[in-house]
Amino acid sequence: MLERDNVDPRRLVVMTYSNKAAGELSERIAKRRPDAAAAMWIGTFHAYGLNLVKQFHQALGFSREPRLIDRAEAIDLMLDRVAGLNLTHYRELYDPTDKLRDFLSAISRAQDEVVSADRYAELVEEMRALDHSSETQERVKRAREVAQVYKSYTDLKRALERIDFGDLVALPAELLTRNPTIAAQLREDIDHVLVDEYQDVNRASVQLLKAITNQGRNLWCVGDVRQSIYRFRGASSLNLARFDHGDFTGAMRDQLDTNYRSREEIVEAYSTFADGMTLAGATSVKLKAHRGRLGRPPEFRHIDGITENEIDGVADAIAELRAEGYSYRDQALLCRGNDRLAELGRGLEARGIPVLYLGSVFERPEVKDLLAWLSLLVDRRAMAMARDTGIPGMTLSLEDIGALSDALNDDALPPLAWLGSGVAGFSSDGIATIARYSALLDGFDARSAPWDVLAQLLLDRTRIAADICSSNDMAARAKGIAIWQFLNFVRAQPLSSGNAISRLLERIRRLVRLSDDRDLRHIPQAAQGIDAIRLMTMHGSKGLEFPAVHVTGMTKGSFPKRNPAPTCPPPDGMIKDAGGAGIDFAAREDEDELQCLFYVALSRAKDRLILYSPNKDTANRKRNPSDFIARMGKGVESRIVSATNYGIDNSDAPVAINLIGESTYWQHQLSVYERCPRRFFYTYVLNVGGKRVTSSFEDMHEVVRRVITELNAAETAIDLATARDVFDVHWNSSELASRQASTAYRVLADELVTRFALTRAEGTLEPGQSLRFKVGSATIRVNFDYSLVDGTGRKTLRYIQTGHHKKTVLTGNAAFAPLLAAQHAAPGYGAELLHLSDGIRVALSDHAGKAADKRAGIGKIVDAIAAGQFEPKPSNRSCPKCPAFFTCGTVPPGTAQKKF
Ligand SMILES: Nc1ncnc2c1ncn2[C@@H]1O[C@H](COP(=O)(O)OP(=O)(O)OP(=O)(O)O)[C@@H](O)[C@H]1O
Repeated sequence: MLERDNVDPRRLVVMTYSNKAAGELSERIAKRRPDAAAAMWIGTFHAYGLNLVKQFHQALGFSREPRLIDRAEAIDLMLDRVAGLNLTHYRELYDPTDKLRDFLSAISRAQDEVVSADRYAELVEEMRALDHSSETQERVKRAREVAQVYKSYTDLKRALERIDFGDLVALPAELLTRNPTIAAQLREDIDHVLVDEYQDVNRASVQLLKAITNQGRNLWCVGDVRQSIYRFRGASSLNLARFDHGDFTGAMRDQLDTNYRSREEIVEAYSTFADGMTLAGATSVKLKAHRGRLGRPPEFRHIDGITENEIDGVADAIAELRAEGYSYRDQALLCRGNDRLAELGRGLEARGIPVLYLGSVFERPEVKDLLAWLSLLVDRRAMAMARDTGIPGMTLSLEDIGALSDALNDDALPPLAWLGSGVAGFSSDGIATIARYSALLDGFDARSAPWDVLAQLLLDRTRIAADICSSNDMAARAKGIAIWQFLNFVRAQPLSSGNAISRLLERIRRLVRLSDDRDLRHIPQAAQGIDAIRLMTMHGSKGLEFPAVHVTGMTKGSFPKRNPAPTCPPPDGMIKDAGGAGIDFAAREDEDELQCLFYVALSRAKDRLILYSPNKDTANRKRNPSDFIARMGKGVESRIVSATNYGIDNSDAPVAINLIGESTYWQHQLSVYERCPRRFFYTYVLNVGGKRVTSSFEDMHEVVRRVITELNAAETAIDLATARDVFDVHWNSSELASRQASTAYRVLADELVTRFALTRAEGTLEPGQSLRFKVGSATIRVNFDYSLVDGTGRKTLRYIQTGHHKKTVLTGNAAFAPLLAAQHAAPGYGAELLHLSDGIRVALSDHAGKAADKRAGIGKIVDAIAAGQFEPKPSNRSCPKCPAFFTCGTVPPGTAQKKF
């Protein structure tokens, strides 16, 4: 257009969906025509929308430019709101963050489909009227609650003049459709609109395009339906199918027939796979490979061994390719998920192969060290001192950490108080270390600005930055990149009141929990030249190309592996043209997306393509290759390969521990061990409490727990009125009483206390009992809240949990401790778990047949504690909620002493 038709670049709008694709477009245009690239508008749909929102904020009904919020902020906004909505299905009472995330995803999908809160509610009612099956009615009840939250969220955003990501396209699309004058005014400045990656568009973007192009005049789009991998963001291959059948009447469609990237062997393999894809709008792929044949087929290496050996196999192949002339930077390793990618990255590094991979910035040890130090300024228990940063002279021994934790048990001490006063029982090394921390943190406190603290720690008060800059080592450079990304993140924090360090730490927890830290994983342009293997997810590889591509994890059952069904599926009829039930559509989309992901991965390779899968699982059972391998056709060379044994041992070394005397454990301690042995270590062995901001929901449960404790301690039976009086006293003295939305929480708490009081009146009440039983030389204790004798004389010990019932409650061993305790110390009594939030009871006595196994399981936990086995069990959902989130890492040297 620029060269042949001499189009004025200022009158061109070039749009795409992701930042990465926009960056790529702008770079490529700039290479050929820097002047034109600077003059035309190139960016994402969202960036274009943001400009429109700013320009037309008054027409959109805002008094000023609205502020853009991300998901973490949206959840903050909504937390108190949901307490006041009378939700039953989606009310995850203990902590609703995860549920809110699902709600917001469902709402964002509705926005992408240009379905308003009111329309959403209508669709739900239509669904109710049309299908009376119990399954649909169940979905209706849930979807109604989403509709309720959608409405409340929309109103709140309006009232506060905030917009979210989905609004960026949806609001302008709606405005331009409603107000043709504004649309015409915009069109005066535009001659052509070009869209790349059209398969990623959603309904809102189509509506926007229609308005700014006058129903498609001078609109040019490029897309590949097989690369539609943003379905979770509302992209749908249906939009591409509808391009010339419904959306833009009279549009012309052409098909590319030459592939300039890949060798013929590779084009053949992915074209064969593509022919088997079941996608709306997909036509057969007949691509001519411009670069011809290489004489080397794509390979599938079925590695003889387990997952760890798969990394050995990849390491071998990387070395082979290097010997053939492919540098590290020519090679990319792709896999499905970020967790596996992190393992592969560590695994390759351990085998001496440089990798360019950041992973989650907040999980990088060098960033965690900084966060740990920052947390010392706000955490009076100084939990982060239990982290070994590996920086000489900055690590306390386990013995000194024990002494510090004893000294800090006093809640009244402010943060950093331990730096000034001497700590009793410290070693001379410990005293010297504390003196270094005094110098390190001198002049900072809880009110300091995080960026100032970090900049000084890195540049002035340690040699961290200097050492990174003077090193050529790949690992040091990766550290430098991670710290750079982190500092940029710290600089750009949303404004709000309160202490900035605590806010930053809390925000990081939330971002990780929501997996919204993805943007921080991109490697900056300046680092792209480094000679190291590129590691990325299949998603992240979109739009890129490499001479050699390795794809791991091609095992049946792991890839393709269906994602769990969405908790809030779209109501039937919400997705235009989808047909059938929304929930079935969601399942079909998921299946399509996995095929697309694989197609994207394969089509990144220019010359060499090698896929891998181990042939055994850890229990030595046979594992078959993914069905996708056969679907690539006969051109793929498939064989079993024995990989080099690099002798990498990943097991965590045990911690030296000295348990004093015979041990007694509480049941909840064993539960913590089962969920994460490392968390048990920090919490109960080292006793480092650590500060964590709790949600109002959690605080509400805490108040209820206090009421229950007081009622349990009473000698006599307590009637409902008295229980409520006790509740009043606790509520009024709690901090929650003075918070916003306190009434809503009070109503919830009152329900729980009432339920508790009523269940106590179901028979003749006996006081609670603290029972114990022995496993080997250890004693296990269980505190029952109360026991009851019913009309038939049956006696039941009750164990109360204030949260609601989860299906997983009976997995593991510790959950059966009440049963074992009752069997041993209170024969004749049954044991029952009672969940106050939903009133669900679980009769543990019904599971008496499992008692012997569970007892043996508890025995193993007790032995593992004595043997110092405290390996972490990382998880994106639970780690950010753990007090030790910023501490967890290498355990300091020394021996931990503990009397349980
Ligand atoms: N006409 C051409 N002649 C020679 N090489 C070309 C030509 N067009 C594209 N290429 C090269 O082919 C490769 C793929 O092109 P490009 O990245 O534009 O593809 P694409 O359609 O965006 O692919 P995908 O969407 O799969 O990432 C690039 O290396 C590019 O330089």
